[in-house]
Amino acid sequence: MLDEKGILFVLSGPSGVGKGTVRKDLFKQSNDLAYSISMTTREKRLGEAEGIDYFYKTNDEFEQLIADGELLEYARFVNNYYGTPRRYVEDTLRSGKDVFLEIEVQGAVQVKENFPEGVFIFLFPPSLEELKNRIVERGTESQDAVLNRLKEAENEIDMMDVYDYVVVNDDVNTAVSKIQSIIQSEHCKRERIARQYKQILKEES
Ligand SMILES: Nc1ncnc2c1ncn2[C@@H]1O[C@H](COP(=O)(O)OP(=O)(O)OP(=O)(O)O)[C@@H](O)[C@H]1O
Ligand SMILES: Nc1nc2c(ncn2[C@@H]2O[C@H](COP(=O)(O)O)[C@@H](O)[C@H]2O)c(=O)[nH]1
Repeated sequence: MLDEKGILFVLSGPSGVGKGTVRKDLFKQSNDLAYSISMTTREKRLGEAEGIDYFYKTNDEFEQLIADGELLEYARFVNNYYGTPRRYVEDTLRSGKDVFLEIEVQGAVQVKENFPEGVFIFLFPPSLEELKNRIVERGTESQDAVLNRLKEAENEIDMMDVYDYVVVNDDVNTAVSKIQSIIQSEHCKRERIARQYKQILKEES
């Protein structure tokens, strides 16, 4: 039980901090992680694709998923729903593979309630000014949406204490390599605990 399931890693942080950028680079270098593609009611951005960036749903479809218990967590973030498919995460973890979620803070808090053994990583901006520059320069949001996302950012940063690790995304490569170290060290930690657990069972039998 202790050593056979995959580990659930959760990456959060304010909008525009670079979660998607860091996650994509991390996945270029690792085949050992499964990315859980989220459901959302937000409009598809230019260059995004169904089943790659998100599963795009209508409001009614999303609310049906909630009613059917199909979501591990969900949140309303700046006027849209976002949620994690329960079955994919549970089946993948059960198969022994690690799962990586990239979600906002309200969702991460829900996941922590169900998976306290998960590993929660908060990606932190070098400064609030740089955070604003990144969202603005990405060019995907209206002026209003940028302001709403920045307002949310302050609440999200206030929740940083809930996380196990904080990684500053000053430089993408450095942030990726810090997350790789976290993943490696969590595996070592769990293998050590599993060995000790087996040893105790052996001694008791
Ligand atoms: N370390 C970095 N230095 C400079 N620019 C960065 C860095 N990391 C990401 N960016 C840029 O910041 C912008 C926002 O990044 P990204 O879309 O990955 O953020 P996000 O946290 O996933 O945002 P959201 O939560 O809104 O989806 C992008 O234009 C990206 O290229
Ligand atoms: N609670 C959840 N949050 C999610 C999920 N998938 C993505 N997100 C987060 O939403 C915001 C906005 O995303 P954007 O693509 O519109 O910029 C961002 O913080 C994402 O990480 C999810 O399944 N659940």
